[in-house]
Amino acid sequence: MAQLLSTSCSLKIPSCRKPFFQPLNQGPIAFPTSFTVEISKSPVHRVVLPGKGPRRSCTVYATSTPIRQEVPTQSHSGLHQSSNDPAKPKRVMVIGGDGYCGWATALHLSNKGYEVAIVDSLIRRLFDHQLGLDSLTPITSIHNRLRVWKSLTGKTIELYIGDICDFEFLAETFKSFEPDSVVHFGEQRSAPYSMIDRSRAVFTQNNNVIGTLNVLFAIKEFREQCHLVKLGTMGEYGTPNIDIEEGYITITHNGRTDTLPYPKQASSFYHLSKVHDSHNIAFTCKAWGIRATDLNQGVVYGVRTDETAMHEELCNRLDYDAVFGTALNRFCVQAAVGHPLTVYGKGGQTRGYLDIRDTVQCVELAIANPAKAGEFRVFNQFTEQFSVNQLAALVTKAGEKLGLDVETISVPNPRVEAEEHYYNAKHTKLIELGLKPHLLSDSLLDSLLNFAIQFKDRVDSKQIMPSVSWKKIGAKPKTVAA
Ligand SMILES: O=c1ccn([C@@H]2O[C@H](COP(=O)(O)OP(=O)(O)O[C@H]3O[C@H](CS(=O)(=O)O)[C@@H](O)[C@H](O)[C@H]3O)[C@@H](O)[C@H]2O)c(=O)[nH]1
Repeated sequence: MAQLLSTSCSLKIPSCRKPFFQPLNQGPIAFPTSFTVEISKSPVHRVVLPGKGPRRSCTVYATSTPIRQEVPTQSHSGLHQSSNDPAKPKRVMVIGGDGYCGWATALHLSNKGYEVAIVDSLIRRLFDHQLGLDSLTPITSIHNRLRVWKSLTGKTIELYIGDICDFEFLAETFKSFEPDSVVHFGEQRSAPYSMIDRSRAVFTQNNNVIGTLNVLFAIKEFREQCHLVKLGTMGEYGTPNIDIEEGYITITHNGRTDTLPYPKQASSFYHLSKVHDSHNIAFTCKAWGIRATDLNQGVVYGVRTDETAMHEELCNRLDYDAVFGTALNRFCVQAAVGHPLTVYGKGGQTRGYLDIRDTVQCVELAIANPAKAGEFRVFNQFTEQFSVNQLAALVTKAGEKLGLDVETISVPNPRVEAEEHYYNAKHTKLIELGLKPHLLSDSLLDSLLNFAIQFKDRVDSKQIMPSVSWKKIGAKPKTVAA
């Protein structure tokens, strides 16, 4: 038991907000709206409840104290809204809000007037340390990022550092923040990472599938009207020889017709983890009435958004290495440092792509137009299709305009995937909701290339060639990179 200091303070909690303390080893206690807390040095504190009678004190454990340490005030609670009061700002929890898409999204939503909390374990930064990788762009700590955001805009983003696979932690964040929407980016998102070795494959599926299951249980237990906006992937569909629909396909078989989930053919343990997530979410929508949107996102490119461009300490990460870097971002960095563009195999691999400015727009549209209770909505989130060869040609042309001599090589494909195939995926639902796409233009390529040139001294060329093989993965722990 922690040693209690003499310090104590009286708290008044607005009646519509529950205190963020959890009684330790005790059953639920109906907390009054004012009580005294004896503060200890550890996260374990003693709460003294007013009045007489049994259980007038209990020990509490502050597992998920928001970074903003002050006690919630009346005005903060005034911003709190229930899902049926559209006039008030909505409360959005961004899980994975320190990552590439999550950081840009958290700032965008905060800028648009949403009350935002970031939940993140910071494990993405640990992967870099473990594999000897680094973002092309220097990024500052999450704490600095949020301080700078507050000083520039006056807006507070709450921060909960922890692992959503730890349900007690996640439960506390839900009880404390009371989200109206949860945007879930908090997954291990690299296909090559999941194919390094057995332990990375197991980690990816455990982290992603259990994390999402916990989010579903947290919504059911604590916030049943909360809308789950889950980042899925276009890679769930694979590359079938027919058009890809948005989530569902109507099939007539032996004279009977039904609309069924579109077949899934993922091609890495990472992409498979998203398939498993989709099944769990679909089931809980049916069984418990959860409202959910699965955003099957394509490959994201770009680095700047309106918000991350506001200050150098808000700068987003940009990965160019063979584990976390995605195709177009990698090609721009390769062109900037004079490395040949690394087309894997024949280069006919075609995928849906989108600008990171459209990622943040799509998430905002999904939140503003929530799924109905019990509905499992699927949106294909990309704006244009390109083959890898087409991307290489575009970067070559844009590089030449900037005086760069850009070469392309065919690298033996480290993945198991079709290198020439049919690809035609629908992506109309987000456009119908109002998405105004930023299509890949010469000016975007120029600015991405210039960005890469600006930071080219930070590039470690040893991280460019792929070193993870889909066929050679084994049980033996492997250290990739230099
Ligand atoms: O240097 C490279 C890098 C990639 N590729 C090829 O480009 C295609 C896309 O690869 P990628 O590394 O850009 O993207 P991927 O591994 O599919 O994963 C990324 O894009 C996915 C969307 S999608 O591809 O499944 O639609 C997201 O889910 C993931 O989180 C994100 O890391 C693949 O055919 C790959 O073989 C190359 O030819 N050369």
